[in-house]
Amino acid sequence: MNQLIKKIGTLDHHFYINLRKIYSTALSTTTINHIKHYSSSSSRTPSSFMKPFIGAIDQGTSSTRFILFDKNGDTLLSHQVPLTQHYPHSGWVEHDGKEILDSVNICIEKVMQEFYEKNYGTKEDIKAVGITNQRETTIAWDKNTNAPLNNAIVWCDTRTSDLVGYFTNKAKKLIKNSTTAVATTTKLEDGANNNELEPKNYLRDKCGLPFSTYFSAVKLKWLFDNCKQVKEAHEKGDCKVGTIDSWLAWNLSGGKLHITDVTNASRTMLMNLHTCKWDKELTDFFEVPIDVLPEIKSSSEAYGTIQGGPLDGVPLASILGDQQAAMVGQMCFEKSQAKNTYGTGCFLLYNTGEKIVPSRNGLLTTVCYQLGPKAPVIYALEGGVAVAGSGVQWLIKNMGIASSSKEIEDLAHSVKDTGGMYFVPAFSGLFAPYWREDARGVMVGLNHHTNKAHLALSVLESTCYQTYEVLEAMQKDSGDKLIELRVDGGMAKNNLMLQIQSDILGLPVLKPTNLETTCFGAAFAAGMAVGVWKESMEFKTGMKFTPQLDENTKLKKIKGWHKAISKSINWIDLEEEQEDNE
Ligand SMILES: Nc1ncnc2c1ncn2[C@@H]1O[C@H](COP(=O)(O)OP(=O)(O)O)[C@@H](O)[C@H]1O
Ligand SMILES: O=P(O)(O)OC[C@H](O)CO
Repeated sequence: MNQLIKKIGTLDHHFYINLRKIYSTALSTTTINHIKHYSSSSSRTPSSFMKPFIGAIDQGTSSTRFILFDKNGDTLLSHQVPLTQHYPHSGWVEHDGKEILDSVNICIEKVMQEFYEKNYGTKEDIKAVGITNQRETTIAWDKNTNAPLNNAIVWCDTRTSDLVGYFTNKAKKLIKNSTTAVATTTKLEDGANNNELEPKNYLRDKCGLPFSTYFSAVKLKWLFDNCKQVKEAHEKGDCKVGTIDSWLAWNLSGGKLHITDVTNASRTMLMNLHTCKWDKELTDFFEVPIDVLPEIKSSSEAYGTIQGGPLDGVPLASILGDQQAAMVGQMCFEKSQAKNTYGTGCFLLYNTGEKIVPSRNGLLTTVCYQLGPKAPVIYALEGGVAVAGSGVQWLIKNMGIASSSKEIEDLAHSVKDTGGMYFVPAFSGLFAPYWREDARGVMVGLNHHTNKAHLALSVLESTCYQTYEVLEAMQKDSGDKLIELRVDGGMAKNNLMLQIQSDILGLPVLKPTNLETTCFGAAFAAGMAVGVWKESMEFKTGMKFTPQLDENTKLKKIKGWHKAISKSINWIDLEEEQEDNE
């Protein structure tokens, strides 16, 4: 860790500026009255916590949380509000920006109400607040009214699949014709030959990502092409855009901060990974204006202060994409450390230090964190699985086979195996390592005996198989063998799934005592910015799962999974679908 401190260098603690209080965080209760909230507080006495305190907002795909941590990293108080998912058309997934903001404000209100009622301390004991967020999800708003100009287009939304085709074709032509195109201006670190460049990887060298509906650039292009309000606001100079961190920072700061951090920016396809700046060649390629984008900051610095509401005046001091925040929260600060977060989707990140490692096996190269404006940028390889916990939600909401995630876990527990059944939840295509927009969900290997318990188990197993494939790719790309996997996220409550994961990987799986590592990562980065923490904390293992499955059975199961994947790929004829949409 001393090494980390050296790398971080001098943190800029003098960034506080006197912002005028121009904004009050008025709450609209109408949009959120109908949803169930979850509050939790510790059974410990308030005086047993160690001051000072740090807060973190975790704005995830399925819910929003606000948590207060003490100096030991223990949770004092938390409040969670579920978020409405809007599916206006097949493949479309949207969130209401106003509801997102309301959910954040409600969470803060509830925690602070209890904070005072139970005498935990004063507002001055809360030294900073951090933001962590679902990444890639893109929103545009009017800078004068602060009103969203569109519903946020969520990361797993696939409405842009025809645009992905358009950009892939554009790349194809450029590869053929040009010697000065984007991909040829920078050399791949491993010396890969640009002539062999696949069109979908045309920009990978610069931004670390392949063409996919997943990333923000295509979502922005869609907004400027299809959303009249966005176009008009831009023409008037009133349009701001960003990922959810930007939307929250803008509103929490009363319209003073239009910022994002390097981790979120690295998910847009518009940031150059080598310079950590917006790149004109990338914005030109995607035909999106550069002037509407937020300023890119480090992940840990006092950006400004919160304006209005119960945290008025408290520094806003960290922003991290949720998967990167989990890396920080799991204390994965050393090169070769990895974690897997099981939430709505499931994301495995592997720390590659200051080196940008290009993937040759279907992974993404991304920024892991930059803990201070003068600190080095640390990179990661990432493998994302689009459907993990959302597969469980699909079983509950669409199939109606249970009424809660816990019931799904119990159902899965009631059978010894899936009876040969496999479920590939490629609802929005397949992410890593396949990147196939043409894949769709399949259930295979059904027989007269198959029942809902087998289905529940096969959904849990699908997350484990996909993680296995991501880990295999990671080991190939890094040339490294993992010895254990740290896990977290809402779905990691499920011990059955974690045992299956350990069996399929053939590795120990470590679950921390506190599963709120994403939130804690944001709190930790905020705490570092204001000097509350100066060095990493101990990773506390709550449960350890070790492999119990014999090698033959494991290999047989993985073979079956690969067969199931082959049925899922190439299901959709993208060209035909594009024609139908026109
Ligand atoms: N016991 C369980 N078994 C399986 N899935 C679970 C269990 N508990 C929670 N989940 C799943 O975890 C997801 C929520 O995790 P969370 O980390 O809060 O998500 P996000 O950060 O994406 O909003 C939900 O999709 C839920 O279905
Ligand atoms: O909301 P989560 O936890 O599923 O995370 C979403 C990811 O950030 C999408 O890239």
